[in-house]
Amino acid sequence: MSDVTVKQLAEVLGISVEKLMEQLKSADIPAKSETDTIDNDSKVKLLEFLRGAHGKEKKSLSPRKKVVLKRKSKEVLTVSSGSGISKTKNVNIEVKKKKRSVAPSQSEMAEIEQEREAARRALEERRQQLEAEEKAKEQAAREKIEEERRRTEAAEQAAQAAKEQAEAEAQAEAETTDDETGYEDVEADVSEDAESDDSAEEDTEESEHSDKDSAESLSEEELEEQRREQMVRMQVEKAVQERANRKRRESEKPSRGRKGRKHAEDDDGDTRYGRKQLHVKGGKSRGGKKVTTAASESHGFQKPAAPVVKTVAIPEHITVADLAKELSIKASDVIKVLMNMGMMVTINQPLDQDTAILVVEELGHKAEEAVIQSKAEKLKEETEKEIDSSEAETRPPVVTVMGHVDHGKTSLLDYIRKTKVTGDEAGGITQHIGAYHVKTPKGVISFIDTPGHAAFTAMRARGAQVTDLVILVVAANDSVMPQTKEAIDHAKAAGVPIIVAINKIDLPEANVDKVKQDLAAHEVVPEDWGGDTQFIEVSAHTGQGIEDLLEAISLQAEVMELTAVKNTAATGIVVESSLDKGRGPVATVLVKSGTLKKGDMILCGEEYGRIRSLIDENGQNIKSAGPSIPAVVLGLSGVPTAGDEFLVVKNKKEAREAAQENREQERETRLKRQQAAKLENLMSQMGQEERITVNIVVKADVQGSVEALKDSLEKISNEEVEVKVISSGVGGINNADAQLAAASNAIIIGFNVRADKVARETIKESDLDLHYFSIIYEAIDQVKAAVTGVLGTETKEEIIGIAEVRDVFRSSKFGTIAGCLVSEGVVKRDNPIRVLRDNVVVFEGELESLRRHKDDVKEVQSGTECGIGVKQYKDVQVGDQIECFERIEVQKTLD
Ligand SMILES: Nc1nc2c(ncn2[C@@H]2O[C@H](COP(=O)(O)OP(=O)(O)OP(=O)(O)O)[C@@H](O)[C@H]2O)c(=O)[nH]1
Repeated sequence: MSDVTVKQLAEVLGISVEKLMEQLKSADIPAKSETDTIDNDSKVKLLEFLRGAHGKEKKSLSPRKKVVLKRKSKEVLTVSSGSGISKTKNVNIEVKKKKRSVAPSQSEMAEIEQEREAARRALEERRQQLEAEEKAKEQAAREKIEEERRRTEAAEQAAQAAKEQAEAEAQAEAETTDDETGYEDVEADVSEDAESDDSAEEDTEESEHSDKDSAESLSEEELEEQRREQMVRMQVEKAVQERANRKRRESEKPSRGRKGRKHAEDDDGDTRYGRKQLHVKGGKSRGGKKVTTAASESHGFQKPAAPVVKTVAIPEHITVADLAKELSIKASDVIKVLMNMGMMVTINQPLDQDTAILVVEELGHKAEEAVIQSKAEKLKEETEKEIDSSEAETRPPVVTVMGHVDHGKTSLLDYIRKTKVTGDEAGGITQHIGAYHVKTPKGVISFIDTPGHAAFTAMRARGAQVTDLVILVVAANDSVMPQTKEAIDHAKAAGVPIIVAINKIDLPEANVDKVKQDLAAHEVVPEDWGGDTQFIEVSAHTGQGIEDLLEAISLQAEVMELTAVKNTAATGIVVESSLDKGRGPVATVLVKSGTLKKGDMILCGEEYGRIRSLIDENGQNIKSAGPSIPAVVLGLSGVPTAGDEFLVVKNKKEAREAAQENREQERETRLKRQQAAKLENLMSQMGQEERITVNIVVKADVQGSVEALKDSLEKISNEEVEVKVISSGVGGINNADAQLAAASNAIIIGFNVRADKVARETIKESDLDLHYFSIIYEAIDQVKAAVTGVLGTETKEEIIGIAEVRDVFRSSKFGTIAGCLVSEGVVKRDNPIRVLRDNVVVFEGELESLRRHKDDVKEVQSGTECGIGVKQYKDVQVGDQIECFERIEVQKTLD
């Protein structure tokens, strides 16, 4: 630092020149004017002076900081005053005690720190010492246990050896007269070889002695015998030694192992025979035994290293108890898992396969679906075995016509078949699947007629399964509609190719390009656009393009190379079924392979029977139906279910038994499903009371309608309501149906069927809800309406007006008043309001006042200014919005 003037220094220090001059003077530093220079020494001097003045120097010099604790005590002293009335005077004396606590100096602190460090070290050493002692103790304990184990083992060996030796001796005694000496000699020799302690050596000496004494008296034969025995003993001894070594290696502590073994050998000798190696004699026979013992010992103490994972085969239904048994656990454990999964179950409750599999997996085991082959499956397998695929011939394609309602499916089929079907249909809608085959110039084509309404979704899906290709009918004036999309989905899901028939091209408003565009958007791309789908323009009215369509079908069929074996027992699928008053059960079947003949015995799901009549689609009796040909079958034991597979079987007995088994299985499954459903109901009512279940009993004229209604009705279900078809079937409504409906509070739906007299009485008595329908969608609409009624009402809020806060006034009389302009709707005095700031609700409450000018008003309309006082809210600000709303009760709907 260089010399500075007084003025510069004053500036640096931030004090006045005068003050600095004073300080310089006090510090004895000569400076007369502000231009005088101050050198470095003077600056240091000034600094020291200033420190001294502020007491800093003193503080830093002070060696110790003293903390003084004072305690006062007071005393009264009586003294003589020497004047006045009273000669004595009381004087208060306050005694203050002082306690000094001296903070340690730095050196003391260092000492303390050292002591602490030493103490820490000592503690650490002690801890380590203790640890080492602990370890040593543990080691010793382990060694002791090991020692014990060896000793026991050795004792066992010795005992065993002694036993065998005793037996051998007894035997030997019987055979020879002078054998004992010989044994002792041999043993003594062996002992010499073996590692042993003093006592063993003593034994050896004794043995050697006796050996010498007796050697001369032994004959050569006896000596030979002894040598042989000795050899045997040595071999056995070697085996024992090896075993011990192996054990020692296994125990991973070689030194201790050896020591322990020695000890054990000491004990070995300590038998009632006083011999060291009594086990030698029985060595030969014991070699195997010993190994067995060792093996059993080592296995006896092994714990499973990992949890045992079981693989359980799960049937379609299994009770909680049975599942627990399969898993070898308590039923309560299974119940616990189910509870965690949100299911309350009882021990005897059947679980469906999926649930049971979940439980098994949750418990860490593996589950697989049980494959139990039914009689029907076995029969099918036998039939398939007989089919010689080398005899396969080309078969006609099976075509399903799909499309949106009224796009012209029936008209198209009608045109192709040259018959009129459209006119006979109730409500103009096709209501059940029919199958027909037509002979075209391009060959035979079989058509399955699927209805156009969404209610038939289930049947359509099934149709796509038996079908080889789908004709998607799209009206050129209507283009792609919801059911068109559904049809595309079904065809794609079944992996069936589509041929698009753009229908109604005779209409002036026909727009073929739009249809193509719309379908392309759903990944059905025309060939001329680079896609793989044939698009044929047709008119079911004029017949235009129909030939092209048939050609396209044949072409597609050719590409697909459809074949089947003709000369074999027939198999196929039930397309439709019903109960005919005169003819009994009627089933429309489609032959998949083989030839179905009149007089064949067929098994058809739960039904069976000999074919009494085989009729074609024109009502003509036929003798047989080959692959891809539909036919109506009469003679079955009951009405089969549409979608059931049929197959020709050899005899009635087989068919009856298989059908019976199918029926039992179905009944069992149904019962279990019902039971599960009931319990589910109970649960849903207990847990979530809001969900309402609407039970329905469905009866219809044909199986297809039953399926379609069931499927569509159950689809009405949503989060709040569950529509459950508890029973369904073909035929009139009988008393059993009515009683079931009464017991489960169900609605009865009759589709083209009526209730009989007894059922009507029960329905009347129980005041049941019965509806008759002949058009599917009407049934669905009515159920929807009924369900909506069940739902009840809900409260909804509706904003009726909004007022913008333009100004805020505060008056002592009215409190905070917001000057507003009603910008939307109407603000009503008695309705609830919310205050919004930047579209966020900041307050919800009600109005205290609503005024126009000076008048209280009931409501203020949009575009009008008003003053609003909000009850219990004073923080209203300019720019806020006051939203006025009302709560209204509305009927809940399903959508
Ligand atoms: N102009 C014209 N009308 C047609 C054509 N094809 C069908 N229609 C008419 O369209 C209406 C519906 O025809 P349907 O054959 O019943 O239609 P769908 O698709 O079978 O209908 P659903 O059976 O109700 O599903 C009828 O009035 C037919 O006359 C056509 O090519 N041109």
